[in-house]
Amino acid sequence: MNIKLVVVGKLKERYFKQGIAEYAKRLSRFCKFNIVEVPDEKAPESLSQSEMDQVMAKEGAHILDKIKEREYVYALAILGQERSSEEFAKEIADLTTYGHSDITFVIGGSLGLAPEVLKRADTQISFGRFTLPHQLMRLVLSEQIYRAFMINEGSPYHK
Ligand SMILES: C[S@@+](CC[C@H](N)C(=O)[O-])C[C@H]1O[C@@H](n2cnc3c(N)ncnc32)[C@H](O)[C@@H]1O
Repeated sequence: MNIKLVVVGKLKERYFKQGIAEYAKRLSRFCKFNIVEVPDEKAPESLSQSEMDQVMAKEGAHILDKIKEREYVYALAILGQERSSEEFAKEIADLTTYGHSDITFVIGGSLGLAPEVLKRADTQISFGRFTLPHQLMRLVLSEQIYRAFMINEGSPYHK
């Protein structure tokens, strides 16, 4: 199985890099785990709504360039659907059973994801109503993907 994260912006902090590298290493037992970064557009605080829409649209176009038709896409969105870790693990197992071997997760930039990206997504997933910084979201998502594989394996990692 191929799991890809398409994310806006670069990882800057060393502690995030180390955390994600750890989960990427653990995940290598279960899947090909790949992170694709697309550039973030400059978004000063003074932008008008239409300028913000343009920033999101540009980032969205870069994101969509990285997604192939066969990929099953999760958009990470605060207003998406919440799941438990167990429900998420079952979803991943079901996707595999039904022949989806390419699963992609998309994390937006500071302004969020463009409507075009949300439209392309097969589903929207929320980690609750808190707004998490995109770098931290990447780490939390990596851990939850790892947790899903551990749940599906029946490992005591998930209690
Ligand atoms: C700093 S947040 C963007 C905040 C923006 N105001 C919004 O509403 O999307 C950056 C990205 O992290 C992801 N994200 C942050 N918190 C999230 C949450 N609680 N659930 C799902 N995704 C989240 C989303 O992909 C979001 O586009």
